[in-house]
Amino acid sequence: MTLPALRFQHLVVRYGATPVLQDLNLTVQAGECLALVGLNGAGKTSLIKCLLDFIRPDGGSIAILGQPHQQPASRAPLGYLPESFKPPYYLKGGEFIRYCLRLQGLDYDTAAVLDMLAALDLPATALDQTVGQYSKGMTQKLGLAACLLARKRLYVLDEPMSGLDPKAHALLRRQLAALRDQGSTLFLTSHNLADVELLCDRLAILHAGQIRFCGTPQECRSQYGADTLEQAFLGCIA
Ligand SMILES: Nc1ncnc2c1ncn2[C@@H]1O[C@H](COP(=O)(O)OP(=O)(O)OP(=O)(O)O)[C@@H](O)[C@H]1O
Repeated sequence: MTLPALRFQHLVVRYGATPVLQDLNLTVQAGECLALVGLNGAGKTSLIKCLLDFIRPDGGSIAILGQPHQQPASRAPLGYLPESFKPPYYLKGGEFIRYCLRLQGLDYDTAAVLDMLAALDLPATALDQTVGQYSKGMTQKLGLAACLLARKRLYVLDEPMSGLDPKAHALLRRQLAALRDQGSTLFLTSHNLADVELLCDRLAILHAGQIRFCGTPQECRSQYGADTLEQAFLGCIA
């Protein structure tokens, strides 16, 4: 039997006395693309920070491909793009990608890097430009390029479309679909339900500290008697 890529069981997270996640359960199957959806402040980034061991949960457990998430080795197959990606401003784009690849024990393959930049519509000249001079969207594309070049089994992407123009947005969706088709698992957060509909096998709706719904977009519409995913989402959190 294939191990789930991620399993959150009875997860509890509090900031001080304020509960954010309360007995949350969620399984991400290997090879699927699952979007975590929820209102601002629902706790999506907090859940991802727990997964990466940036914050300690107050209860429950997380397994990455069957391994407890607190073991650093469990995170080796995982590529991560944070919600607010801020590379060191003084590095050039190429230096940053080289640095990220070296951290993963990978060589800098010029052809693969140029292909990835083209796939995300980031000009090759950005490799020689200091990151501090990048626009917001260029910075996001650099983070995505460095993350996706690591060729991981599992990607955790916190609002990957953030700041992208419509062309880059469409290109990234295509890139993520290709990764999924090649067998990678994608766990992403998104506020864009059109992306969820086009890209994701399933969505999980996080509300009031728990997963209120988890299933396919079609199941979501049908469960809430809605014509659109947006209506279904609103029905779910009502
Ligand atoms: N370090 C912190 N200390 C105290 N409260 C925090 C901290 N980080 C997040 N929170 C609170 O936890 C809740 C969940 O925040 P989180 O960033 O996880 O939400 P989110 O679903 O990712 O939101 P968004 O869609 O706006 O990015 C919010 O109420 C937020 O104010």
